[in-house]
Amino acid sequence: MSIVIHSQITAAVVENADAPQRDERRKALLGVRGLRKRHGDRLLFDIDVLEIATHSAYVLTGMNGAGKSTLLRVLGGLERAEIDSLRFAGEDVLRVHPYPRALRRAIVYVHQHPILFSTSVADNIGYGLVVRGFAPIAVEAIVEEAMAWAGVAHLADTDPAKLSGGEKQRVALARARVLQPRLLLLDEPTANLDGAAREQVLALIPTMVDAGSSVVIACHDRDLINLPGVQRLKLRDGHLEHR
Ligand SMILES: Nc1ncnc2c1ncn2[C@@H]1O[C@H](COP(=O)(O)OP(=O)(O)OP(=O)(O)O)[C@@H](O)[C@H]1O
Repeated sequence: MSIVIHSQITAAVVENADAPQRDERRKALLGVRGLRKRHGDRLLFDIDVLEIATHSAYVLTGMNGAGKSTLLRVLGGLERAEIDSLRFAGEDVLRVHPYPRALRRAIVYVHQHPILFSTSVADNIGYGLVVRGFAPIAVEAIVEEAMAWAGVAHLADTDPAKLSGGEKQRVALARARVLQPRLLLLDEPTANLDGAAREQVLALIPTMVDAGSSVVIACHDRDLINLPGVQRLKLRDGHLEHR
């Protein structure tokens, strides 16, 4: 009995001892205030506050046309918007246009229909590392690990044009992962996938958070929305609800 009590106390102490570390890990990563996107006269959304914590996963839901993809593309620097203030990793990012280099390195957007170069799977995954000046031997090792992670090692030399939709999505995730993004923006990663292909993509997403990224996933997929530990954001009538 005393052993049980002792182990319970120990467990509680261990948990408390871990608490500051956990809090430390969940610091604010991205904080945006006053984010407005217009298409001509149409105000697509007007977001007061968007906050993303480190090492956290979010789903972004909303009706078709609510602006989910647009919001991810704005955060990824692929579209312009009006932004009153933006903090990233504790720093004020004053000049959002042009999109700051630090954000470009730290935030990676993965398109619903990834565009892959007509080279090989391995070259596609390593491309960003080559651009960032990694030595070929390092690129090879990182790409090999990423292909194993994504379950595409057997496709290393394949022309991406010959891949299925699920394989393409996994290659795109591996290509993003090797860049070790602080924030990963996934646009409907499981749309148009079913069966094993969908399950394989679903299984990769939590491991990206484990590896240190925060992830925001625009989706309608119930299984993604219900993944344990995932926080919910919803675009509704041009406003963002944190749920
Ligand atoms: N360049 C543009 N000019 C005008 N309107 C645009 C432009 N790009 C997107 N839109 C409109 O903005 C709205 C939001 O589009 P977006 O793709 O962000 O929505 P979504 O929530 O991702 O939708 P879905 O769930 O269908 O993918 C849509 O009504 C779309 O037609």
